[in-house]
Amino acid sequence: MVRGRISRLSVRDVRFPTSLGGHGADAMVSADAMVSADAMVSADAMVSADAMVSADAMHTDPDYSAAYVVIETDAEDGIKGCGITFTLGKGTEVVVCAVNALAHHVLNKDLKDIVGDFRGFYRQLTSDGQLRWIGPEKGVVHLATAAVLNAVWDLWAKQEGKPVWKLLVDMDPRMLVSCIDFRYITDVLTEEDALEILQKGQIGKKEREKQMLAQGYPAYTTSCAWLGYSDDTLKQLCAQALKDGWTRFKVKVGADLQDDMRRCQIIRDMIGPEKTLMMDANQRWDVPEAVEWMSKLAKFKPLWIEEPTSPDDILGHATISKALVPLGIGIATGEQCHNRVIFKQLLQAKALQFLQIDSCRLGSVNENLSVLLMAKKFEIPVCPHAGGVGLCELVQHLIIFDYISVSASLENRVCEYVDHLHEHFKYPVMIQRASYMPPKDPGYSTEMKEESVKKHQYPDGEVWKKLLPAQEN
Ligand SMILES: C[C@H](O)[C@@H](O)[C@@H](O)[C@H](O)C(=O)O
Ligand SMILES: [Mg+2]
Repeated sequence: MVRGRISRLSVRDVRFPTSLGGHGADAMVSADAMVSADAMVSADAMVSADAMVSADAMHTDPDYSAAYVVIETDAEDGIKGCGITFTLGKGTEVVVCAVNALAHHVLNKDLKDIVGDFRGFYRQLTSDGQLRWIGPEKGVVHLATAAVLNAVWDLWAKQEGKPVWKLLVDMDPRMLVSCIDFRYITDVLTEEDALEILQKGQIGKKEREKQMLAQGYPAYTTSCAWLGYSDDTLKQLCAQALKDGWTRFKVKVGADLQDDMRRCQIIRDMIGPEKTLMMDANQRWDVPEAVEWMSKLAKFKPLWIEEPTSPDDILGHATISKALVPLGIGIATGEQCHNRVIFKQLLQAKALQFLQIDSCRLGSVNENLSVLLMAKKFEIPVCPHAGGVGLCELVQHLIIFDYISVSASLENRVCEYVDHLHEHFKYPVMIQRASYMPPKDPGYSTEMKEESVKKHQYPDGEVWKKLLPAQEN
């Protein structure tokens, strides 16, 4: 039973100095240096010899960060809801401001009333008469919406004593549909369509849940082949990943064609012709350039090219897709897709073959539900974006639900995994045999260890106090 009135909302700016080791850069990440932020602070030589950051990289120096929201209620159970949205360091303070600007919509509300009319509540947050001008449903204000709503879902699931995926799986289809705002998407998905999909999804649900609990959801790794790795590091990481049972690998491309050719050859030689290779260009190319470049990389048989161009260029993606699908290469995109409307158009325009939802860019579970259902209608596989800080923790819930209750298929489906910063979460992801094992703890796996939050709070946490004076010099 849901209970309590939201009595407090706090939001903190939590940053991990991942840029010190090049972690997460589209240019370079050293897995040798995949040490905790604490270790990085004390290690002077933390940037490995092969840590070269290309000037061409899109995200050269990410400090994986989060606006971390905690909501409390006046109920006696003391249960708190935790929510995050993901950022790259600078600008987290802007998201924090936006969360504070939204807070009045949440404070003093009964949780029962929020979840009893979740569509209405979503609409209220996303359609604030003044704040929507700095969106609507995109950019900073939408990231803030995600953080707040992620906290509400965590609170709800904790009160129900279930992980979010299980809360969703057990929820009546009508209730699920009542969480979704269908505004702007009824030309492709009506409430009736959604209900029909979810009702069909009830068939065989029990078996699929059992299967997930036993085998987990298949994952791929992005940790081996960031740009800027020396060939030796690439080989070493690849060998280790193969030993650990990984069968799907993503490589960053796009800075230098000759370099890409060499690295793709190495990785293909290492993994063999059967294992899956994906490529990620992080928005680097213009449309004709994307086609030309990928035609040259086609011989390495990538399953997809991710973010070949601007994430806003729907028709550009369609053009690239038309040129590359005959070569056996699909287009994947979504980590910077603003909202369900853009996803709708990407689907309508046949601009993508793999849809990458993101748990912190879209408006939480509510908006992701609508995208999962649209993808099902178009029969496009969903392969979530994860990594960063906390993205794996959250998105596993959505994709496990998708398999059990919506898609009922694992064909061509795989969820991203990146191996860092999990140690800062109270309920970190569990990977077994290269698969996400369904979380068992109640909630959305969003809760961070208080000690980690305190240490990494920006700019006053211990980690940043040590780093900032050094950086100013
Ligand atoms: C800046 C980030 O680390 C990105 O490079 C990352 O999200 C990447 O696009 C991915 O697909 O994992
Ligand atoms: Mg990517």
